[in-house]
Amino acid sequence: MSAATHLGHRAHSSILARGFATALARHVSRPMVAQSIVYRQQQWRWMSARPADDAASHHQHTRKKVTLQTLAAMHRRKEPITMITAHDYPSAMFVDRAGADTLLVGDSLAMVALGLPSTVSVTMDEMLHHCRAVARGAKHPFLVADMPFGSYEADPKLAVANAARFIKEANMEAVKLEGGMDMADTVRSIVKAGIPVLGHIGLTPQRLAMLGGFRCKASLQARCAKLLVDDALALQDAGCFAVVLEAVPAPVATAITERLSIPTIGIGAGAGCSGQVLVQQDMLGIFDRFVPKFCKQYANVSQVSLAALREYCQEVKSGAFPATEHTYPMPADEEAKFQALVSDSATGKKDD
Ligand SMILES: Nc1nc(=O)c2c([nH]1)NC[C@@H]1CN(c3ccc(C(=O)N[C@@H](CCC(=O)O)C(=O)O)cc3)CN21
Ligand SMILES: CC(C)C(=O)C(=O)O
Repeated sequence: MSAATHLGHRAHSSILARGFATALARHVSRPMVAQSIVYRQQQWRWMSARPADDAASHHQHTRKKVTLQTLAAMHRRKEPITMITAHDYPSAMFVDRAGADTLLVGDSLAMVALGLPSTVSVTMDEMLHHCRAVARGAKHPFLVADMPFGSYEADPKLAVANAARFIKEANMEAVKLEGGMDMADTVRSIVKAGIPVLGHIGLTPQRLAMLGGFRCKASLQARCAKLLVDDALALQDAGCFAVVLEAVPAPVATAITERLSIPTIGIGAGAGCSGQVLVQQDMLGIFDRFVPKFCKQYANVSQVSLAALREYCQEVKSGAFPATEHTYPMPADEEAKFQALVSDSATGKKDD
């Protein structure tokens, strides 16, 4: 724990004196490492913000931005590529600080962040809104945005226009879209426009109505599995920089990975892929509607959040919160003057 953490609440009055706006401006413009030094020297802290732990912030400061070239190099070295989803500023910050190579603003946000029954109804504008927040929170991972259902299928021109919006309006670096051979021409057009594309085959949740459930047909029939190999090759040929394989049997995913010169990113596709992706709310135990078979829960954040929120409610009811340290002190003489002022003009109450 750093020295600044111990300063606690004594610092409140100086924070007020220095001004909220100044503190905030410094907070956003200074690198994390420099901030910790400032905290130590001046022995105060801004609001309730605590400095990030020094080792982690130093790593963040020296870490290089991940690019397409970085990913290609990792693939050549056979270093597994990590991808985690995020949909807002804090979840993006976590992905960045965890050191993930790539970040996906998946349309699964329709379900995990918006409470919709599936991914099909999320719109371009909603995706852009989330992407903008994510881009503010993640500076190092390579940023990929999911093209929502209906934003790219009708024709390649529409697809290019919508893909460009993610780059121009939301600071994303690449787009993902669902489909194989059927989408190859569309992929080609987007790549030709200078926008990297991540393919997505296997379980394609946007086609829920056709699939009749969250299930990949390749897991049931050899013929469907063979078609996936052709899809992956078509996507590679069209210029995808990588392909997501979702809910694909491991031997099929391995066979695809071996045949491609671009990386495969698996989700429920086994250890034979070049990288892995999971939905953050699933792995943290935040999403409560279902846990996909392929998801490993690395934490139970729901439990921690719920316990804290319940404790707060109990403490407000009991009067334990807020305590003196959560209030703003006033100089004693000013408070006395204030009391005199309000008692002089104590005519506010009406006589009924
Ligand atoms: N929270 C969340 N996580 C995801 O991984 C995710 C989404 N949402 N939304 C979009 C798609 C849908 N996904 C899903 C959803 C459910 C299963 C699942 O539980 N499948 C069952 C079989 C279901 C069936 O037979 O109909 C399984 O056992 O794998 C898998 C992937 C993956 N994506
Ligand atoms: C599950 C991943 C690959 C995804 O497409 C999403 O998060 O929407």
